[in-house]
Parts: sequence; C-alpha cells; structure tokens
Amino acid sequence: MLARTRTLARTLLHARSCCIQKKSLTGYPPHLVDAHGDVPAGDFCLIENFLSKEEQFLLLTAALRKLDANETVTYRKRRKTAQVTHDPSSENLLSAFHSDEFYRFENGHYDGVIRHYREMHVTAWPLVTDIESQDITLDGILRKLLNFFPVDPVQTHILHLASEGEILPHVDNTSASGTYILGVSLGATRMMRVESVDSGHGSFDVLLPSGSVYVQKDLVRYGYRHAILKNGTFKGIPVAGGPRLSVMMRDMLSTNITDNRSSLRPDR
Ligand SMILES: O=C(O)CCC(=O)C(=O)O
Ligand SMILES: [Fe+2]
Repeated sequence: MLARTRTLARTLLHARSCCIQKKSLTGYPPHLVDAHGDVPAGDFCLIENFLSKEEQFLLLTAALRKLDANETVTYRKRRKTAQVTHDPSSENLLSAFHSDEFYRFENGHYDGVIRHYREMHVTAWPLVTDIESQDITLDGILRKLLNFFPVDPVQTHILHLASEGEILPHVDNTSASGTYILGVSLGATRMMRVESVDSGHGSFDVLLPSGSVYVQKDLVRYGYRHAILKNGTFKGIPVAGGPRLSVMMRDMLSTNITDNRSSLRPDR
C-alpha cells in the first residue's frame, strides 16, 4: 500500500439493523420512476437527497482516492498536474471529477456487462481528514448508510463509470451476495432500467440523481435485471451520460437459504 494512501481501518461488518428503518425500505418518488408494467414497490425503494451536497462530495472524494491509489504512477502524475477545484456546497458534483482522460478506465468487464469503468471492493477507506468537518465525516456518512441497510454484515464495492460508461442488463451474481443491494449514486444523473427476467411483469426506468440511494431486494433483486444506461429518454426528456460513481453495499450470502433461484442464472 502506498504511503500516500494511509488507510483508516473502518470495519463495515457490524452495522446494526433497525426495524424502523427497515419499514422505510419501500416506496419511491413517483417523479423519478417511469413504469412500463408493474413496479414491485415492496421490493424496491429509492430515496432522493439521502446525502447532502457536502456528504456527497466527501464520499465521492474518498471513493476516488481509493480508486486512484490503485492506478499507475503515470495516471497519478497526470492528475496531479490538473487539480480539480470543486466547491463542496456547489449544486453540481460533476466538477469534483477529472475529465475522463485522467482516469485509467477498463474497456469491458471480463463478462462484458460493464463498459468503461473502474471498480474495487472496499474494506478500508482512505483518510479524508483534510476535507472533513466537525459535522460531516466519512465515518458519519458510512454509519448513516449502514444504519439504513437492513441487515449485516455488508460488503462494499465502488464503481466509477466514465462519461460513456454503461452497465448492461444483468442479475447480480446470486452466489456472491444475499438479498439486498443498496446503491448510492454520485455525479451525473443516470437512468437505471429494471426489467422482469421473464418479461411477464414489464420494466420500469428509474432516474438516479446524485445523492440518492436505492435498495432492491427479493423479487426485484432476483426476478429483474437492472442496467445503467449510457443515455436514454426518461418521460420524454433526454438523459445524457456523464461521469458517475456508485457505492454499492450488499449483504453476505446466507448459506442457510435453500437456493431455489439457480434458474435465474446471473449474468454478472
Ligand atoms: O451502479 C449501480 O447503481 C449499479 C451497479 C451494478 O449493477 C453492479 O455493480 O452490479
Ligand atoms: Fe448489478
């Protein structure tokens, strides 16, 4: 591990669940969902503005630092010569990203599901004390997310999509994680398409603004594919691409569950 990326051990394994928060894991703002069929609302939840602008900037910075530390010296040097100057209270988080050529994006996931991205698992987050305040800390943000996550333990993953990056339709690997998938969206507003595996229940499009958090579980997690579109049209309005980083939290697979879902072969 590079000296510059001294890490704080922040164990993510002991989040406490809370039944009051569990109850709130349903529902979504109708203006952010465009349904073409049923929306299994009990198994999908979206919260707009879950994180404030300042919290978004802090979490994004931590995630970018984590990914950046993994890159070659060439890219790190390249970024050093072009510092981003982002105002944390600004409405627009996009200025917190470098432009695409400053990152070493992978062109395609090994199974072809993700295009133009960087990703990694996170067990320890980098220090961001230089941008933390008394009120807003990375620990505080992670606690807020973990308190919202219905079960523990949790595995965390960060995924940075280039402006033209996209995620093709897939069901998350059913042998890699459990029932819940939580996604925090940071950066460009992208469209997520959620479509029934057997097409019997249609599909729904979800607009994912920066700072929003979604949770898919049970029927949506296993019976629907999800995709993050490069661009698209939402309720008649064009949604362009743009850089986006998501922080994904998933529960560990419970080996006690009798797996009758193997027919839903995961694509990812
Ligand atoms: O970025 C997102 O919101 C979704 C990511 C995703 O589908 C995945 O990592 O499997
Ligand atoms: Fe996924």
